[in-house]
Amino acid sequence: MTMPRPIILTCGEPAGIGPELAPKALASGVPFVFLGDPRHLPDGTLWAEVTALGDSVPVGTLPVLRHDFPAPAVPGRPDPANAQAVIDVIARAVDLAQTGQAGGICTLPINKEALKRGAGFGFPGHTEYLAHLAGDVPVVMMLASTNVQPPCRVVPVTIHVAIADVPRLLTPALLEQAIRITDAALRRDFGLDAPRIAIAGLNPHAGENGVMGHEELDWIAPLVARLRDQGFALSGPLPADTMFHPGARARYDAALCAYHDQALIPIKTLDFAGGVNVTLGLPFVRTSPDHGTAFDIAGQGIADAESVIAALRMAFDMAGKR
Ligand SMILES: NC(=O)C1=CN([C@@H]2O[C@H](COP(=O)(O)OP(=O)(O)OC[C@H]3O[C@@H](n4cnc5c(N)ncnc54)[C@H](O)[C@@H]3O)[C@@H](O)[C@H]2O)C=CC1
Ligand SMILES: NCC(=O)COP(=O)(O)O
Repeated sequence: MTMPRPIILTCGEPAGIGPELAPKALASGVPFVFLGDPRHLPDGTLWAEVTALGDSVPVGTLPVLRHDFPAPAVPGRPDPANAQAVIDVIARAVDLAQTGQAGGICTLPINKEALKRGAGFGFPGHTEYLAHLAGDVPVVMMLASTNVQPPCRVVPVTIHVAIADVPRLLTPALLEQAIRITDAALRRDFGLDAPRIAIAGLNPHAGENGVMGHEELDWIAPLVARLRDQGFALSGPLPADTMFHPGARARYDAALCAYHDQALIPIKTLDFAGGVNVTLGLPFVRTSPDHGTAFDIAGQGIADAESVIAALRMAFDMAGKR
C-alpha cells in the first residue's frame, strides 16, 4: 500500500483558536501542512515554509504553505479584512486535494457570521461550501466520536437551517439521499461491511403513532421499510431521546437525525474532546474538529487539541483507505 499524501490543515478563522491548535497538532504524528498566514501563529512557534506538500521540515517544526492575509489576527476579534482570505484558503485546499497533491483536507473552524459580514460568504458552513466547490455534489455531515464505545456517529439530515424550516426541508428525497451516502461512506471510509443505520423520528416519541406529529407515519416509516426491502440495514423511526445511551448505540453504526441539535447534542456531550466532523459524499477526504472558533479562550494557549488531532488521524486513515 502506498503512503497517503500529506493532509492540508486549513487555518480557519485566524482570530479563533485555530492558529494555536496547528502547532499542537504535530502531536498527531500525521504528515500535514498548515495552510495559512504564519504571522497568525502564536509567538515562538517553530515553523518552516514549504512550497510543495512533499517538502520536508525538521522534526517538531510546523510546515507552512504560506497564504498571506491582509491583516494580523487579534484573538477573539475577527477582522472583516481577513474574511475573504479565510474563504480563499478553503478553496485552495480543495484544489490541492482535487489535484492529488494533498491526501485530503482537515479544516480548522471558521466563524460563519464573520465570513458573512466580512465577505458576504453565501454558505452556512464548510460542508455546504465544499459541496459547492466539488461541483454541487450531494453531501452529508457526520460527526464521529473517537473516545466512546459503542461509538457515537451522528448525521444531521438537515444541517445549518432554522428549526422552523426543518419540517419543510426534511423530505423523503433528502432522507433517502442521506441514507445512501452514509451507507456508502461507512463501507468505503470506515471499513464496515454491513452498516446499520438508525433513523430518528422528527417528533417527540417519534410521533407516538400520530398523537404527537404525523411525519413518522406519513412517510418516514414507509421510506425506511422500502429501503430495508432494498437491503439497507435500517431501524426506526426511533424516539431520539432514547437512542443514544450505550445499549441503544450498540444496535447501530450511525444515527440519522432530523436536525442539527438532535444529532450534535449527544456527540458533543459524550465526546466533545474527541469528536470529528467528516463530510461524506465528497470526491476528496475532509474532516474537522467538532468544536468552533472558541473566541472566549482564543490566544490564551489553553485550547485542547485532541479533536483536531483526532480529525487529522481520521483524514489520514480515510486517505489510506482510498
Ligand atoms: N467546523 C467549523 O468551522 C465550526 C465552526 N463553528 C463556529 O464557531 C463559532 C463559535 O461556536 P460555538 O457554538 O461558540 O462553539 P465553540 O465550539 O467555538 O465553543 C463552545 C465552548 O467550548 C469551548 N471550546 C471549544 N473548543 C475548545 C477546545 N478545543 N478546547 C477547549 N475549549 C473549547 C469554548 O471555549 C466555548 O466555551 C460559531 O461561529 C460557529 O459557527 C462551530 C462548530 C464547527
Ligand atoms: N455545528 C457543526 C458545524 O458548524 C460545522 O460546520 P461545517 O463548517 O463543518 O460545515
